Amino acid sequence: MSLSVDIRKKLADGKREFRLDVQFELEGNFQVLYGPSGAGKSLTLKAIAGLLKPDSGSIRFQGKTYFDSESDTHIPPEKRNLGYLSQNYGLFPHLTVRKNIEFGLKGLFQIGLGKSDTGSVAKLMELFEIQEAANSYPRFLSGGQKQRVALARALARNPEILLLDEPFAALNPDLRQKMREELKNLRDRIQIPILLISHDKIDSDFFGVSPLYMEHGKIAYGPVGEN
Ligand SMILES: Nc1ncnc2c1ncn2[C@@H]1O[C@H](COP(=O)(O)OP(=O)(O)OP(=O)(O)O)[C@@H](O)[C@H]1O
Repeated sequence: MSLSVDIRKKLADGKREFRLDVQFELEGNFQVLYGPSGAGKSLTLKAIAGLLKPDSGSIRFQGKTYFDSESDTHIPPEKRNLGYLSQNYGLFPHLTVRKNIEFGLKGLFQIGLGKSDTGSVAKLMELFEIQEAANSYPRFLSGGQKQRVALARALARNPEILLLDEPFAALNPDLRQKMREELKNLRDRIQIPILLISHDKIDSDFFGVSPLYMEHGKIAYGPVGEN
């Protein structure tokens, strides 16, 4: 991936103020953004996804400008062609597993799926081994199954990058390790760049990358040899 982030954002909710001031450039297909709770990791990911508009700066991905305050460019999230997984997975409780994934494919305004669409939904359910839960609602799924559905939904649109916000945080320790292994396998199979947020150093160690470390709204250090 070639991702360049250089953004500033001031957030205030009355009593508290938080300043995000983030600069980094990423090459390679997998990176972990790591740091303590409240460091500004989720805000950074949201800005890349287009869900948070920075006050100033720029965000560029694979040569495309997603955000640039100088030229007043702010591409909306649905036009950024990325898969974004929030901390709670964001599944729609009133939609079955199949419908949740179809939503990923077609968005809110679908008017029926074509044959190739139903084929890709079936393939995704197979890839994540959730075919048996196709007609179940999210509340009947385990944490690991929910995460697989969310990943399948994020991949349905054939994104150019996957942004994962603490994908293991909601899982119990056993499942967490299993899902780490699953994600590692997925990474090796799908060849889509992944940027993963974690407050646990284990994640960057597990995936064999030197992380970008963030605290107090800033990148404190980057992969060895960069900054
Ligand atoms: N709208 C807002 N107004 C003021 N402060 C905010 C707002 N949104 C987030 N913050 C603050 O910004 C800081 C960074 O939040 P963020 O969610 O990015 O942290 P994080 O590094 O992802 O932490 P965690 O690992 O706990 O999710 C936090 O202190 C949070 O309280």
